[in-house]
Amino acid sequence: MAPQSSQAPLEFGGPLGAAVLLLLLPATMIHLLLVARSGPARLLGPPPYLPGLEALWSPRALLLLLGWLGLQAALYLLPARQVAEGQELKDKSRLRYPINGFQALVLTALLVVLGLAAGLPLRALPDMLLPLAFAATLTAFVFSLLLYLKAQAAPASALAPGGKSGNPIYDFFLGRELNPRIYSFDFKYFCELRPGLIGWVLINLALLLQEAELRGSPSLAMWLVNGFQLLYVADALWNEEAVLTTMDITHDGFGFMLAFGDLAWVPFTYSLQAQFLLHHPQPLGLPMASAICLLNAVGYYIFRGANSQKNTFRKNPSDPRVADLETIPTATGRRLLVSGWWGMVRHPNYLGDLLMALAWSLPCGLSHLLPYFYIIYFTALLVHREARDERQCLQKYGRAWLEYCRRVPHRIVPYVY
Ligand SMILES: NC(=O)C1=CN([C@@H]2O[C@H](COP(=O)(O)OP(=O)(O)OC[C@H]3O[C@@H](n4cnc5c(N)ncnc54)[C@H](OP(=O)(O)O)[C@@H]3O)[C@@H](O)[C@H]2O)C=CC1
Ligand SMILES: CC(C)CCC[C@@H](C)[C@H]1CC=C2C3=C(CC[C@@]21C)[C@@]1(C)CC[C@H](O)C[C@@H]1CC3
Repeated sequence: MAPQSSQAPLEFGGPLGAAVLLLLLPATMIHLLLVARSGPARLLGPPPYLPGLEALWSPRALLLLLGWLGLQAALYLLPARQVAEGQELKDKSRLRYPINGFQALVLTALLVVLGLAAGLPLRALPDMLLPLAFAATLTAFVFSLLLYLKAQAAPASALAPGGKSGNPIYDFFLGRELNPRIYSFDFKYFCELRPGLIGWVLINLALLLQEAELRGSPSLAMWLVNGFQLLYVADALWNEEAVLTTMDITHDGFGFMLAFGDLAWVPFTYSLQAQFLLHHPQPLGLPMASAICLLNAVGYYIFRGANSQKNTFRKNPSDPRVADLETIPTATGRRLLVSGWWGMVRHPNYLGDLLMALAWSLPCGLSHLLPYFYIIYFTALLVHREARDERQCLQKYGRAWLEYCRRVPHRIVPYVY
């Protein structure tokens, strides 16, 4: 099929980049899982061994994973406290989304507590991470293939701007359809927040329980990592509506990148610090722990402050909390904040997120690079994401965006970048 003229510029290095990422991302995840439990725990060295199929493939792990997805899907379908409308689509319609992610987190926590009381062997989970991650990768591949085939029957207006290049590998990777749904069940919205994020805190908890069994009690470092990451996940689910304005929901199709990212990458690589701590206990004194808590609190304050300020402003610019902020008008009728958090740098929320990422790694000490993988990957992801967002904003707002860039010259770190 010839490329269509309305095609957006190719991203991620085009079809070749997409093909490389299709293999590289799962390989990196498996590498991290193997290295985290190995003695030397070298991020850049070879893995301790190459796992055979018998170490990766387990029907029990696949069943567990499918059961987990089924449970989260059932919780998604429960009555919601609120139903939110998404951004306007090309055909001027708006989709509706249930806001019950936090409820799903609380109900999952209740089920876990009941399960633990009934003898659920949650501390056995860390020993199954490898086959579970493999099962999640296979599921993401099959799921993305089904989504790709489903998109063949979708009208052109339902396709994502970047997912109709005509190259099957590129479109499979980026995702063709913007909002694939069966009736009101929205696959992308469901996957973005629930199974992966809640799965991440569950894996962290299982690692904490196993550490308690191994060493008598969880270490202070393990408590901090669990606490910080639980706060991050609970915050995302509490503010679930905010995800409706992210580029993942409004711009990107649902393909392998997000399916794998949501179902496999987030739970199995974002829990890397807790995995590392289980196998490499780190001493952490109270003064250092307090300094790390302060860093996480500052990061969270900036992250939440910036995200809430923008969300409040986008919902209702006359809200008294934002009405006094200075703005730039744009030809679309929307305005851009140019004071408050958004007058400090053009992505203050990324700055807060990066400070928190650092606070999640510091409890793991300075002896290994491995627990710093998250902040290295995350810096690359946010720098790339920021560049994609700038391109989209320049297209949307034209000269007003250039004026914003002139008045707020730094992107993420004041006076540095
Ligand atoms: N942990 C993880 O793996 C990840 C976390 N994140 C986090 O998720 C959150 C959402 O991030 P993301 O979706 O990338 O982007 P943002 O929340 O930063 O949203 C960018 C959008 O905000 C609007 N905007 C930009 N500047 C202004 C301004 N001055 N005034 C008003 N509106 C403005 C524009 O959209 P419009 O004008 O159309 O409203 C722009 O497209 C962030 O906190 C990020 O750190 C993101 C990715 C991965
Ligand atoms: C596999 C690739 C390397 C890329 C995968 C990217 C995804 C893991 C991320 C893309 C955007 C995300 C967002 C979040 C989690 C990670 C993914 C899915 C949040 C839900 C994290 C919590 C925040 O409060 C909101 C974020 C929105 C974007």
